[in-house]
Amino acid sequence: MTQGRRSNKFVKRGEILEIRIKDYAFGGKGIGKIQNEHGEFVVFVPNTLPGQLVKAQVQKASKTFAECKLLEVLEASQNEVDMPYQEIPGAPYIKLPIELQHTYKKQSTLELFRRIGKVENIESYFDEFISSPSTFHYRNKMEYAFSAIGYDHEQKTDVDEFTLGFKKRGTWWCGDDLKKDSGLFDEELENKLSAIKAYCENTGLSPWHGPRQAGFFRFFVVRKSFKTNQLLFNLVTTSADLPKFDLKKFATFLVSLFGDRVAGLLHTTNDEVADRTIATTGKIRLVYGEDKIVEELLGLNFEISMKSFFQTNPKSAEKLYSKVLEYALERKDTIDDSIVLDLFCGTGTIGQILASKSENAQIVGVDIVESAIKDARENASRNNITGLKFFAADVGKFLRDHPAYKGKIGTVILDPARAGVAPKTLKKIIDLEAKRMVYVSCNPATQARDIEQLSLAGYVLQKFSLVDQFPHTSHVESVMLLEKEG
Ligand SMILES: C[S@@+](CC[C@H](N)C(=O)[O-])C[C@H]1O[C@@H](n2cnc3c(N)ncnc32)[C@H](O)[C@@H]1O
Repeated sequence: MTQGRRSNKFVKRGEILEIRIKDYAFGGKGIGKIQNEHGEFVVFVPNTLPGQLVKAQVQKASKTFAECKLLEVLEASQNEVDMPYQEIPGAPYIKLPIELQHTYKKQSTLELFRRIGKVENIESYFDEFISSPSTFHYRNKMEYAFSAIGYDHEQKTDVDEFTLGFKKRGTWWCGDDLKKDSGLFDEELENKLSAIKAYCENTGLSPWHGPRQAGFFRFFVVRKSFKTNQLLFNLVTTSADLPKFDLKKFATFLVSLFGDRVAGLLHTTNDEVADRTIATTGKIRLVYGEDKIVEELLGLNFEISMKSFFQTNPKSAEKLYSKVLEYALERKDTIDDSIVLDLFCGTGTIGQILASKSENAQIVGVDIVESAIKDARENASRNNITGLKFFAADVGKFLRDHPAYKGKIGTVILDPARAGVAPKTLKKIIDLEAKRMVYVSCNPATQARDIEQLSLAGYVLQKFSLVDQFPHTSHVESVMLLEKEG
């Protein structure tokens, strides 16, 4: 559609609307409605909730509905309560009581499975909604961005300033200082982030300027271990001014702030334009201490490096994994003395926990990230778990190259990334003819799509649970058990 041209009788692209949110759709999309003499028109505004009056800009408009970007919440919903935390775009629902968040998540996910997954009587398959053990301060990783453009909230305008925190909601170029605890990550770290910003600003070196694609400081990434309470830091900068910045001195400064909580400091060079903390061509090197931290899940120890995927809410991940184990171990005959595939295995957590609870299972883990597979192998040997094999490969290519697994698999565990399983890969997984599948998903929208294909291929949904891994966001994790008919 051409910018500004109307394709309907209600709104046009670029238009700024003030609209009351009436309902909640999957993925945190608030639903507003416009009525005029032509009828009713639906407007979706992400990260909003029923009762709020919001200012939003139309991004896409069709004949029947429009997708908008949230610019500002003008009036809170009557369900919102005050919180002692700094509001950040990453926690749009923090003021909503957690029970109501659960209700919205559950209802919208069930609706999605009904509509996209085409599962009738979806309620009858619902097992349980699992809450996060901690409602606040549950995250074990946070990425803070430096920016040379800030935002004056009173004047409502961009300003030139050194910021360290998160991008302002709805912009990619504007930063907002995190001045205190956001309620999501480590309280001490976030309350001291201003001191870290001041240290960096006092060097006279520049923060990243998005539109100009220039500057020295880019990101400050922190991983936390709940087991040891330690913090692992990664400072991401460009390379040109690096000789002017004393990394060792910065490490000493971090130790002066956090003492023996500091596990280590890494430095990453990223001269690429893309706003990423791990550059494809850049270097990551250890400046101080250790380059990994250890986390414990269900009694096993996992060493995690900066690059590897690791569940962001480890206490809730224990609950998620327990549910995976419960579903998988219900039919021990498809686990013990059998081959179990742990596809998209990351650092091999699920496979290792399953191996520790089964007899003689041969567990094969596959993940595309080599460093995750390296961590998986090291973790298995540290935990003295045998009978596991790990492969660094694309799942689709791995199954193509290992046709011998066909017809020999008792259970497949699937835990793909947000994009879900690629259609060709899903076909190869179906061709394995496994008796059972435990499908974990951090994006029920793609899982719903895959469920339709799996059910056409004879996999029948037995039950599913939802896990609130990310309180105060629209995200929800789902665990499904499917069994092959016949
Ligand atoms: C949600 S994580 C699952 C991690 C793991 N099950 C856990 O609980 O720690 C998804 C994983 O899929 C991997 N991945 C993404 N695309 C892939 C592909 N095409 N083939 C293999 N692994 C892939 C990612 O590297 C990531 O580790």
